[in-house]
Amino acid sequence: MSERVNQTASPHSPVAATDRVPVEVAVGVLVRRDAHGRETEFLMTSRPEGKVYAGYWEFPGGKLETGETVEQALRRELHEELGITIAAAHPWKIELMEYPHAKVRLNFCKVYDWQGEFEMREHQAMSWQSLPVQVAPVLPGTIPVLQWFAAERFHVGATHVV
Ligand SMILES: Nc1nc2c([nH]c(=O)n2[C@H]2C[C@H](O)[C@@H](COP(=O)(O)OP(=O)(O)OP(=O)(O)O)O2)c(=O)[nH]1
Repeated sequence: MSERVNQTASPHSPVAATDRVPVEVAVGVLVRRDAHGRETEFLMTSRPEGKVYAGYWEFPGGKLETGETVEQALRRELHEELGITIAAAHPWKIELMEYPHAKVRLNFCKVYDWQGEFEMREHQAMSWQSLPVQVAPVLPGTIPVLQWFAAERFHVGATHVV
């Protein structure tokens, strides 16, 4: 796995932003596959009202609680937020993001199997997407994911609408 660092541009960024300790976040990239095992669509959800970047589209997940592994946090978050129970979480990529509100380490895992019906328990929206992503705006921290998908699929052109 690789780890990259991104900074969102903001006139309000603290001077010592890069010295902040990152918050660990578990993120689930739920993927549908076709009959040949090719990855087709991925699930995106909108951030609920009351959260920073409300209304922006992202991959579901959330912060690790004390003592949790990424997989445990992901299983808890996806059950809390979407009402589903995931099977294995496959570690995929790690991304460090500097936002004005926080520095986060995003631990992206692909998930292929889950049980249960989707329930938007935080009144968020969900949408199965492929490239180029049609929902907007997307959270800055999700753009690298779309680029990784593009590389995997040899997708040329825009990864999302602006
Ligand atoms: N869930 C998720 N968070 C992301 C993505 N990309 C990205 O930069 N982030 C950032 C946004 C937030 O700063 C942080 C996740 O925090 P959160 O507020 O969603 O976590 P949480 O559900 O545990 O929220 P809370 O309990 O603190 O309200 O990671 C992504 O694709 N999914």
